[in-house]
Amino acid sequence: MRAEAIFSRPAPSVEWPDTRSERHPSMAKKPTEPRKALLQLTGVSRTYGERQVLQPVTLKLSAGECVALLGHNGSGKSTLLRIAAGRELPTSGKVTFDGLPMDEGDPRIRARVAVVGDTVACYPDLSVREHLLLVAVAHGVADARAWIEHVLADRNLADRADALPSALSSGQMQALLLACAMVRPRDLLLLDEPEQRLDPDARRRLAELLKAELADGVAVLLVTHHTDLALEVADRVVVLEDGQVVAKGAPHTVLAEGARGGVR
Ligand SMILES: Nc1ncnc2c1ncn2[C@@H]1O[C@H](COP(=O)(O)OP(=O)(O)OP(=O)(O)O)[C@@H](O)[C@H]1O
Repeated sequence: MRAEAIFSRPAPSVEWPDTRSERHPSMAKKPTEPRKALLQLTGVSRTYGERQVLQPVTLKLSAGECVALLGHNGSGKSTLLRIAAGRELPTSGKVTFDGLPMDEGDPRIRARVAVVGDTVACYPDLSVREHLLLVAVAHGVADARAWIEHVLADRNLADRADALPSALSSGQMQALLLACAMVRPRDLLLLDEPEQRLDPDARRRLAELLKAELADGVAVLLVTHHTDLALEVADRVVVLEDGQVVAKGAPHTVLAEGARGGVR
């Protein structure tokens, strides 16, 4: 189907909220069973060639819960996130989303899982607004154009809406990737260092966004180097070192132990 045909597809009219970091009415979460496990990783490991970069990890993430993955460069965080997203197969173990085998190609999963990964993929000839329109329309979002204006304002991108990716600053590009995740329905958000390249104000708004997501029942798996962000939004942290979980638990407890020299 041609892009113009997609963009001109009629959508039913809905009212959207005026306030920032609100969700589109059609994405408002129905009451979910509290603590229902959405994402389940069981004994997941990864080996590249001879090198085991991830020792078996077991992790459960429920609706409305945030787990932050922390650890040094090369400790295996992004590998674990890609496996959790179904973008990469584990060497051993399994991943399920709401009871389904995790597979990025499964439309039932794609409709409910938003990923901001560690690679930037965008169309050089589509503007910021057109990227958001593409995502929103592909996910059947009603009143997509109006909703996009709201998201553009929320991510501080309104004055760059007509810019091409090549004309964005690195922080604006990161804001676009986040906006692409916000503009569509989601029950699970998988984020790889979303704070990267954001200025302090944008980072504060990211924390507010994540808290709003959690309050709305979205499950969030967050790879971050920013311990303040983990302390602010995460219910639990998991610390990796050389592919192995070396600490996990409540953020304040784990990070206080880290500060005493156990886990950095
Ligand atoms: N496709 C690949 N082939 C071979 N080795 C890989 C591949 N992808 C990652 N690795 C290695 O796996 C290890 C874990 O990488 P990963 O990107 O998961 O770390 P990370 O904790 O996310 O690091 P960072 O904080 O720097 O983003 C690293 O030693 C990396 O070099």
